[in-house]
Amino acid sequence: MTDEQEKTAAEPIRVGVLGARGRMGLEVCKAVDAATDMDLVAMVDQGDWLFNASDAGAEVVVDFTTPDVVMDNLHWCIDQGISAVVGTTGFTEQRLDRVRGWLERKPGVGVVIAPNFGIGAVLMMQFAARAARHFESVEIVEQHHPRKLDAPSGTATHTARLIAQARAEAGLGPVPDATKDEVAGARGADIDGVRVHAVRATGLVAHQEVLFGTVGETLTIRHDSYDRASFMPGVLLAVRAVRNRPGLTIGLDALLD
Ligand SMILES: NC(=O)C1=CN([C@@H]2O[C@H](COP(=O)(O)OP(=O)(O)OC[C@H]3O[C@@H](n4cnc5c(N)ncnc54)[C@H](O)[C@@H]3O)[C@@H](O)[C@H]2O)C=CC1
Ligand SMILES: O=C(O)C1=N[C@H](C(=O)O)C[C@H](O)C1
Repeated sequence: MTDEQEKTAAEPIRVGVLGARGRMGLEVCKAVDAATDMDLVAMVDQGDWLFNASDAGAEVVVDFTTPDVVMDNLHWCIDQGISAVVGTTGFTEQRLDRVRGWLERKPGVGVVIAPNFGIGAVLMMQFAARAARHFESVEIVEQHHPRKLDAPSGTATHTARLIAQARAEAGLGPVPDATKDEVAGARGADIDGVRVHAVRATGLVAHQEVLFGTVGETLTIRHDSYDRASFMPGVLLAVRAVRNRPGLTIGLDALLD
């Protein structure tokens, strides 16, 4: 066992939470606090000083903030040599490339960015990617609480990209659709050729259906998060893994294998 491995085995991981007063942040603070192998050393929200996290000796920062601040937070963490677990949405390919660039200059730092930390949601995306090449039609319906700031969800966008990639690899053409949009938006957003519909309603938390169709049959793959506690096993898994995964990891898939 190396010195670093011994340290990892013996000492609790010092964790800071950004967005600590938000819906997810509060849940993460609770989960980290309850984990015997972690110490919650900093809770940072809007208006607080990011240096609270480094001053407190955070080794891993968990970010559940907003798409407009997450890049600055992440750049700061990487500069400070702090590994990060990020659930905040809004990561385009361009943003991911910028993160890779920052990480090149800090080779020891790990970052895990996951569009969804729910284990069931990760499996739903994997099943959807697997089914994609067998069906000529596919649409995604995501459903969330009405205080969600972005649409479509990060999960739906990621799922659409996975499906589009699987369809391209299988040589499938465009999804058949003769409909002319009489009202803008009636057919949802188009993400890499996959239609995505976003529903917002009080009472919902986070839900997604992927509907596949081919001649004579349909297949619906559905996932429901009824409580934000559903994301915590995935968040804690990433916190435990991130320091041993230098560079950028996207999604939880590699951590679950
Ligand atoms: N990957 C996943 O599994 C999940 C991702 N999310 C995503 O996480 C993000 C947060 O979601 P919620 O907790 O529902 O939102 P929220 O609005 O309840 O929480 C965001 C928090 O970030 C704080 N904040 C804003 N700017 C900040 C800054 N510069 N530094 C520190 N804190 C700052 C806000 O004051 C607020 O307390 C969203 O992008 C959402 O889509 C949400 C659930 C699961
Ligand atoms: O804002 C949310 O609530 C959620 N955001 C993530 C997303 O946009 O996919 C994950 C989950 O759907 C909950």
